[in-house]
Amino acid sequence: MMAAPRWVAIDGGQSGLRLVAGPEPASGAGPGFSYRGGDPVGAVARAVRAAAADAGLTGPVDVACLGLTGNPTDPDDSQRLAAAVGGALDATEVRLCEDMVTAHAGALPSRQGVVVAAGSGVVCLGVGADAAIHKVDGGGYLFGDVGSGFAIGRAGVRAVLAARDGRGRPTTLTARAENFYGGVRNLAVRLASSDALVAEVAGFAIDVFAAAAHDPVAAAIVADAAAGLAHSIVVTVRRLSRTEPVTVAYTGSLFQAGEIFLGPIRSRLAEVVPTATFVPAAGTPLDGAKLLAQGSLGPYARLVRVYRPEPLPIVSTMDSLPFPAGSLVVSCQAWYGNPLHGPESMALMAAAAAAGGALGVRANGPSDVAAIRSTVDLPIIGINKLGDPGGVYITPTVAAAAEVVRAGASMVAIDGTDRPRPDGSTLADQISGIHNELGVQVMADVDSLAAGIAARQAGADLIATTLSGYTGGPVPDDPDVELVAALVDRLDCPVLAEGRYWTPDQVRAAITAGAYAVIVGTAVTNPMAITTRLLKAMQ
Ligand SMILES: CC(=O)N[C@H](C=O)[C@@H](O)[C@H](O)[C@H](O)COP(=O)(O)O
Repeated sequence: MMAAPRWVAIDGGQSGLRLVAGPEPASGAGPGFSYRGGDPVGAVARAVRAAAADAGLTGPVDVACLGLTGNPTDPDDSQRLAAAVGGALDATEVRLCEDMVTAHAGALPSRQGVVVAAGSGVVCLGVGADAAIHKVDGGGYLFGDVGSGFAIGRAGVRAVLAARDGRGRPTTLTARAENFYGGVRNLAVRLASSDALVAEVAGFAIDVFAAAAHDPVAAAIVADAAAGLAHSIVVTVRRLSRTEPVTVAYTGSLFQAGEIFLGPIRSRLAEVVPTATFVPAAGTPLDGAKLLAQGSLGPYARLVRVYRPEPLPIVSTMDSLPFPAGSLVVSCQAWYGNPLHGPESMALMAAAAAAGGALGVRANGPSDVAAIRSTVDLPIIGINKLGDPGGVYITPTVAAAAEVVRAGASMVAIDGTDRPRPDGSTLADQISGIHNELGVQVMADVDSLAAGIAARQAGADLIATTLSGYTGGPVPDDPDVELVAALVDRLDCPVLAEGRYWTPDQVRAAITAGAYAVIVGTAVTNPMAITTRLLKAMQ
């Protein structure tokens, strides 16, 4: 008998991510994520990994279905997300959709009708018998989400501000806002500049509902929101059918307010679209993701992106490196203050190095990497120097690595020392993040034998001596060839010699010590430093 397919269902958004799996039941939770700035794909992948670990999930999965708030619309991001999730769960097939789709599938077992999902935002999704899809609102807190928790909270705050400066009637919401926000002085400015604006405003909706039973200002706000949301539902129902019966299922935290909110919506629907029945959702968005992971997509096919990500090959053998053993790799970097700083000059430097016989380039930052990528046909070791040069600043995060990989780097080099990392992650986390999310090899720049061994144990594919002499004490004049020899002696992966190589004798010594390749920067690509060095010798 064939084993039942293994599936994973995920519901995720800003406040958290939940995972269930089967047929052997397992469940876990991960942190929330946001699509603002940073590396949202990485954030989702990390949350999925955390939830999978929490659920004790190991081994391959046949289908994973994810319903996400703000699922990426850009096809490249979506594909990257599918690859990252596929890698994190060892999944053969990844199904990605907005959580309104999983909400619909969970709420209406018949897969037909309207689902209104209301929390801090609002969306109505109608699915017809002919699989026609109608989405109404879901326009976000700035331009849409009529009748949402955010809209109710914002109306409450507005009423408080109006009462305060005499434009509006006194309201008990003022005392509630004092309590909820810890004072109302400068409240508008404080909220407008908050990173958690939506959650902080929507949170006040609970007070507005609580006050509505006896406060006419709050009651008017709730009535207005119910009318606005009822209108969106009416529009969705009418788009499905003006004559046939339509089931409208409601789901989401806003409906926990109960009859004070449900009552006026129900009455309005009975009046305007008597063919509609208004019922609580049969199940949650996570239940919907479960159904879509286990069964066919049916009417949701157009709303779900299905990927079968290729497994990302990560191998650490000599053969798999993009440049051969014995290569000279030239580091083309010019820091601020160097007249050659900038992508155009770095691309010319790379072209000159290529013409001279270099078989690889090391470059810093997405602009330089992109310019070099479009100029020479050599593998690029990408780095992304960010933050404090006194600490971990060579490609300090997965997001920093993602920028240079997207710009065309063939692999990335990162700080491989045991110093604290700016985002609190471990070296092993960062390396596995880069492997799983970006699918490229990782070179760890280390400062000692111990760091080299630890970095290899943490999953680095190559080790380089780049940071020897730069993590404390005076910087020596000569390269650390002894470290190359010691690393070669102890490691089962390629070791690269880098840092302060200036002469033919020195690069030969590194190769003799067993270096797979030598990376030279300043001595080739920094005429400013070369001039100063020669001048110093003349004095
Ligand atoms: C310590 C540090 O930040 N090293 C940097 C790493 O990318 C670069 O500044 C170096 O130029 C590069 O390692 C090549 O070394 P050298 O320029 O000495 O040949």
